[in-house]
Amino acid sequence: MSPDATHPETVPLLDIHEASVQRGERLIMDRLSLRLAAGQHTAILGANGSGKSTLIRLIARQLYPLAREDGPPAIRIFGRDRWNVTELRSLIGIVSPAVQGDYTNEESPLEVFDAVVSGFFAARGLWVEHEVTESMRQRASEALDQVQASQLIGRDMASLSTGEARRVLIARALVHRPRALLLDEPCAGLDPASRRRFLESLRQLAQHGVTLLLVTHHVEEILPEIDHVVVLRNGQLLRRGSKANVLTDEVLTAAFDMPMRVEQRDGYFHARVG
Ligand SMILES: Nc1ncnc2c1ncn2[C@@H]1O[C@H](COP(=O)(O)OP(=O)(O)OP(=O)(O)O)[C@@H](O)[C@H]1O
Repeated sequence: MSPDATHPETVPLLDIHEASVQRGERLIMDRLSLRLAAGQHTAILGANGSGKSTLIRLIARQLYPLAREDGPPAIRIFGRDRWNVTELRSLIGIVSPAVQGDYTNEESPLEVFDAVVSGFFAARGLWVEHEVTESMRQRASEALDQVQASQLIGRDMASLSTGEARRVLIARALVHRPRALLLDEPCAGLDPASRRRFLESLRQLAQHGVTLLLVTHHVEEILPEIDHVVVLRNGQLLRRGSKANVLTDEVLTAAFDMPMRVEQRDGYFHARVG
């Protein structure tokens, strides 16, 4: 099926229909169905091993669902079930700790601005065959500004703190003006103050037209702008809906297999064991 070119906003960002994933003998995703509307900021929450990375890898085309003979395609992104990965990456930017490790490798130095502008070529850094235009430079500068990381230009990626490197990689994803950003554990490795500052800069993006898909096991990281929450458990959908309906003691207790208490303060939710 092809996307509706005249009304792209009516085509779901993601439409998963009974997708199952098997690794070895195990079914690690079991007939998961999930639809995310275009423009719908969403948090994907779940305990360790609940299937969050499996879902990200399905979206990123790093993993494929089990084939089946009939019914609609198991996974459609912006209405299409076939994608060239480079094209898909320009529409959904993905930033994860795994990607970050690749860009901050000390053995292979990479300057911050080059890391961002090379996003246009889906490459790690610039090579002689890459023709960087003035508009690409301009866009890379704007993207660094958007995440308050312009002051890092000139630094080697390996010299940056975890939070700084993450901002640069978000800028790299933003050069394409993606419709969505998929952020996998975006606050991993950040101290509480850096975490709050980082979340505030994500709020700016969410308020300026970038749809956020935030994957986390921390309820505290769900931004006030995100009102749609999907909870996974054992490779299945446990619950989805508005924050008020999903972030409850009952749902989180089931999600984490432990009594949980949820509170709301300053637009954020907080969960504790108890
Ligand atoms: N290659 C594999 N072979 C066997 N089992 C796997 C494989 N990859 C993932 N799994 C299993 O699938 C389940 C879901 O894993 P997944 O990595 O998607 O969870 P997660 O929610 O991302 O967890 P975490 O929060 O710890 O990163 C886990 O039980 C995991 O052990």
